[in-house]
Amino acid sequence: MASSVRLDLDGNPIKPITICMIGAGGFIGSHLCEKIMAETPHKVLALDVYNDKIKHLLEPDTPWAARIQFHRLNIKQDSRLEGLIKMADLTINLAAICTPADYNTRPLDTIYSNFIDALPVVKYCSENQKRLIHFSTCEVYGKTIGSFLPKDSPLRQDPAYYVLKEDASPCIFGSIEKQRWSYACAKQLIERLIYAEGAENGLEFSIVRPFNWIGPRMDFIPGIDGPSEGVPRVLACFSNNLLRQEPLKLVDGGQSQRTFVYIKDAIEAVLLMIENPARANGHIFNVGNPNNEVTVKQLAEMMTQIYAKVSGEPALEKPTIDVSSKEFYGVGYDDSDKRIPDMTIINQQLGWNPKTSLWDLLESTLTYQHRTYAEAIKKAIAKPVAS
Ligand SMILES: NC(=O)c1ccc[n+]([C@@H]2O[C@H](COP(=O)([O-])OP(=O)(O)OC[C@H]3O[C@@H](n4cnc5c(N)ncnc54)[C@H](O)[C@@H]3O)[C@@H](O)[C@H]2O)c1
Ligand SMILES: O=C(O)[C@H]1O[C@H](OP(=O)(O)OP(=O)(O)OC[C@H]2O[C@@H](n3ccc(=O)[nH]c3=O)[C@H](O)[C@@H]2O)[C@H](O)[C@@H](O)[C@@H]1O
Repeated sequence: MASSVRLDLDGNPIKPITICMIGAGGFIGSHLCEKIMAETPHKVLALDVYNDKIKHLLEPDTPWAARIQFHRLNIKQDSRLEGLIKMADLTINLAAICTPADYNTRPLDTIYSNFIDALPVVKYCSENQKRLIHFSTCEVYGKTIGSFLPKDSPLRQDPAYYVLKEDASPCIFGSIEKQRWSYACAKQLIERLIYAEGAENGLEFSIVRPFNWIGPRMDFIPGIDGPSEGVPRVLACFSNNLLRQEPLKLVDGGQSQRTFVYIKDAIEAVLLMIENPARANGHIFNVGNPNNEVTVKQLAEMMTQIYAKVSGEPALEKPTIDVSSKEFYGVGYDDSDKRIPDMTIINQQLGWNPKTSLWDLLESTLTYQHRTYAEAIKKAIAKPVAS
């Protein structure tokens, strides 16, 4: 009979722990809660303002009902926060404003959310000697060194000028008027604070830098489960266009490059961090898929092709249109040119590698989008506009 004892990477039995997960109701939180409930004995205190994305995990008749508790609270102002952190062995902080459309239009909310609101979480973990896994972002790298070279410089092809390394690459942001960088800058400062708490006060921490994790339940579809005028991240923007049979909008021609990783691969890396503290503590981890690089234009073309396949609806004759970033995001927008994660540290410490190709992850995600939203979109389009 197979043993039910789960072992860590060093062959030691994993003890069940209690996790205080802040922002558990979001995209990443919902997948992490799902994984922890289905595959581990750990308990989760799930904190968020919303719980729509984890409702299915909170039903009273599930096998894990005794292991998950939802606490509806806003960490900006709730005296229960310290008590919940104290009740847990580990805190995972996911709470943030993290959609680029907000960085230049709501810079104050962005800075407060990503820096000021995270301060008490770090403080309570440090004072109570609790372990912290904090979610930062690949945006802390900003632009690549290579982006400042002349367009025709052969050095642009040299990985030394674009691969992003946790312990070596600089953080390169635009000027202060480019408010796009308010998010990255706030995340950078909270990383530095956590690092300093580790160095001066012994805080046990890991910092995660996600590189464009995508999959089901990411953000919202405008006018269906989010505001009509809202601008989510690119996966949801393009899904919305495909569902409505509108051309996909390419910001400044869609020349920026991204590497996309499937949420289900990425969550495995987080579980390894949770269950291997001795290997994860004190480290900053890039979590991404360097093999899944495309320009945004290529992403749009691929999503168009895959959506036609999974929906059975033919693609538009002209599937994309160019828009300026000023028109799409407003003044103060700027962009990361290229994001390739170096994988040395996560490989060495946790032996993790992503598995899913971009084609496969888009196929499963767009199948989900079609199944979840196509009917609702048809109804919304058919509804006569109130006069
Ligand atoms: N998805 C990605 O690829 C990605 C990439 C880089 C960084 N990140 C970081 O990972 C974290 C989670 O991202 P996500 O994609 O799941 O975003 P998300 O917006 O889906 O989830 C964030 C959750 O935090 C909650 N929240 C925000 N402020 C709160 C507050 N004051 N009190 C209580 N709850 C609050 C929100 O309601 C939301 O459910 C964020 O810190 C983000 O910056 C994500
Ligand atoms: O996911 C990440 O790793 C990080 O990057 C994202 O930033 P970004 O990749 O710029 O955000 P997206 O909205 O996913 O946009 C990707 C690219 O597509 C472009 N885009 C977006 C939407 C659209 O309709 N059309 C379009 O061309 C954007 O201009 C950008 O170049 C967000 O800042 C965070 O969620 C996160 O920290």
